[in-house]
Amino acid sequence: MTNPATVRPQATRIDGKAFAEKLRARLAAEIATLGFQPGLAVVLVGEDPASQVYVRNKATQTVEVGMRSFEHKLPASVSEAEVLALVTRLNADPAVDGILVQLPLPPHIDADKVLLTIDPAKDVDGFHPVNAGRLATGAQALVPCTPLGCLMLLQDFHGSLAGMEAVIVGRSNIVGKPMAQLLLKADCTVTIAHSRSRDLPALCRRADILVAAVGRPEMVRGDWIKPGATVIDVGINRLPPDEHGKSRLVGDVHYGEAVQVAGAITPVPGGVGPMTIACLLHNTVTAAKARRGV
Ligand SMILES: NC(=O)C1=CN([C@@H]2O[C@H](COP(=O)(O)OP(=O)(O)OC[C@H]3O[C@@H](n4cnc5c(N)ncnc54)[C@H](OP(=O)(O)O)[C@@H]3O)[C@@H](O)[C@H]2O)C=CC1
Ligand SMILES: Nc1nc(=O)c2c([nH]1)NC[C@@H]1CN(c3ccc(C(=O)N[C@@H](CCC(=O)O)C(=O)O)cc3)C=[N+]21
Ligand SMILES: [Mg+2]
Repeated sequence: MTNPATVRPQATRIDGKAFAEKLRARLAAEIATLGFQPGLAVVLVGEDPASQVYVRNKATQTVEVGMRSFEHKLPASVSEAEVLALVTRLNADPAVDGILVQLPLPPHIDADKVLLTIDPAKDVDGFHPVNAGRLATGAQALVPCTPLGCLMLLQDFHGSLAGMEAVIVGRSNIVGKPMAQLLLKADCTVTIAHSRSRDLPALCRRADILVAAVGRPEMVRGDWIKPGATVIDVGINRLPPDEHGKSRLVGDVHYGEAVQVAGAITPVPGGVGPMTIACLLHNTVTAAKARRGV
């Protein structure tokens, strides 16, 4: 017989897809009152199928909220100088309020050099060192979309995050580090773990808020999670096709185990991914208003 004391209700599923739809509806209503159309330029180098899907989704949703979308698709063989020249043109184009250069770039192109060329005022990814520095020092900044989306979900679910123990697994410049800055600003006690961390399961078990941004399918297991904790799964991993030829999308968290232990959890798909795109549109509106003095 099951001991009733050990039976926990399943975690609340945090619906990022639904939240993102509401955010896009709010943006559409705001854009309709602006009197101008914000413009987002997306640069895609090469033919990576996953990147093509994301870029298409971004363009569709950009137009749906009433903004202009400028897509620039370049062959993988394009030179670094040509990419830099395109970014320089977009910087000078008054119809362009936001510039996103899809990562990763082919190895012969220095991604840091490209990001440094983007006008920080149009850097809607928040990847330029000027925006990273502003975020770290508490100034007004364009904030990376994925961590911003995670923060919105957390604040919607919890209200204040003050005093909570947050553990982030992953220290990339695009997810882990800016996530840490945002949670610190929200008054969490923040730990960043990475591939050299000792006893990752024990570190994770301290977390009231656990953010997994590792890129390893289902790495975070149920017994790494403090009962009742909130789990944000940033990972997007496409598994190779199974015997039926179906390829499954999974996060960095073992959802089936985690949902038995956590208090709340974001699913993959339908969690953080849709929030990333909605926050990109949000940042484009923010950049447009700032540039145009609204
Ligand atoms: N939902 C969304 O919108 C987005 C999802 N993603 C997804 O999020 C995940 C992370 O992306 P990103 O930050 O760009 O990835 P990176 O590969 O840049 O960084 C991964 C981080 O995880 C750490 N790591 C790797 N292996 C381990 C391990 N075994 N134990 C502990 N830490 C480990 C690395 O440590 P170290 O620094 O020591 O190497 C690194 O800090 C990916 O699945 C990606 O697809 C990314 C962007 C947007
Ligand atoms: N300059 C740049 N900025 C980025 O923000 C950026 C990037 N490069 N390179 C790639 C990563 C990845 N990324 C995702 C965006 C949306 C989903 C998304 O919408 N996911 C859906 C569905 C995904 C699917 O079905 O394939 C979901 O999780 O529900 C996922 C991943 C942005 N990235
Ligand atoms: Mg992003």
